[in-house]
Amino acid sequence: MPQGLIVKALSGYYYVLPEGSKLGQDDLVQCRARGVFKKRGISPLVGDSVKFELTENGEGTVTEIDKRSSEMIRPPIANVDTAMLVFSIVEPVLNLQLLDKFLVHIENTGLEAAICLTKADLINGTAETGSEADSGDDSPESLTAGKEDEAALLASMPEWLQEAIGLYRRIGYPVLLTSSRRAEGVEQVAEYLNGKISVFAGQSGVGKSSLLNAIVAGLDLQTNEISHRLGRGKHTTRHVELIPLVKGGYVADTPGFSQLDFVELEAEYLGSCFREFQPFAEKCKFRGCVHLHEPDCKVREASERGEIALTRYEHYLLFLNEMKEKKRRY
Ligand SMILES: Nc1nc2c(ncn2[C@@H]2O[C@H](COP(=O)(O)OP(=O)(O)OP(=O)(O)O)[C@@H](O)[C@H]2O)c(=O)[nH]1
Ligand SMILES: [Zn+2]
Repeated sequence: MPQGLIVKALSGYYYVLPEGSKLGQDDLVQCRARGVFKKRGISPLVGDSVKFELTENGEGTVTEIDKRSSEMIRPPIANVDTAMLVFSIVEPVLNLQLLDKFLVHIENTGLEAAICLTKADLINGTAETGSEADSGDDSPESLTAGKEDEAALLASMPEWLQEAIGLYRRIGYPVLLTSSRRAEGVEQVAEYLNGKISVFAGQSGVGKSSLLNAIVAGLDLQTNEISHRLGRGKHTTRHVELIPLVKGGYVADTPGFSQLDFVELEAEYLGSCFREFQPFAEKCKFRGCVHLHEPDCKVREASERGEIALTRYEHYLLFLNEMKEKKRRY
């Protein structure tokens, strides 16, 4: 029985890209789900790897859903591997507290996380700060910007930013530096996403749509100027769709988790969402230590020695407090 990937779900139809077939809408098989799924309360999701049967009218029926490695609720996508956290360096300025919050959320869901810092052109002095269109007017040369340029780009960044990048890389998160406007660093993003199913996440206005447009040839997602001019939000009438990337892999065309809170997370697990705390947390005197005022807390001690970055520890305390406040309110 043929195997495929659901790349789009719309009005009760599932659009399956048969295994081994090239991209392109023509190859999609429009399928209904087998009746029995409904009875069992299961519904196929975008991202599902499925078996399907072709029916006489050229359509198909999804007959089996392979075991999922992950399941996201908003947006509803199965088998997401990576969350690409998109943060602009400026406009809006990089917010490390929010970044840490996203990271906690992703660690908690068990996805892989990567950080993409956008709008690099606005910070190293040679930016075109005009408010006109996106990357459209870039010269073709700039599109070939490669790896050597990343070191130069990084060196041109202010110290606080270099420090932040160093911090997250040491913790173990890939950090990619881009300018969609100048088509810099976008190749590396595409390479990183190769072979994965990814979602982009990040605040409004950080440049997610611009970045997607830059890495997907022919894609033309609305970016902010346009949607504002039309006086409506961009994501109002959208369905979820996986966009195939030229180099391989798929990315959801809708942003993931922009609303974050910690309802499902217990305070005592918060620490485990800060990766670099782990080697210290194991040695805390008390089991279930929340690294606050407990005696002999190795995490707190490490932050005092600077082995855990102070910002990370402070954000941890802040989130811990938020969680307690929230609990009190419920
Ligand atoms: N200078 C500069 N501006 C950028 C860059 N990328 C995006 N922008 C601008 O930032 C604004 C927001 O970009 P979008 O791509 O719409 O941001 P978004 O994250 O998709 O926003 P939402 O859809 O609201 O979540 C637009 O005015 C873009 O032109 C960049 O690399 N450099
Ligand atoms: Zn502790």
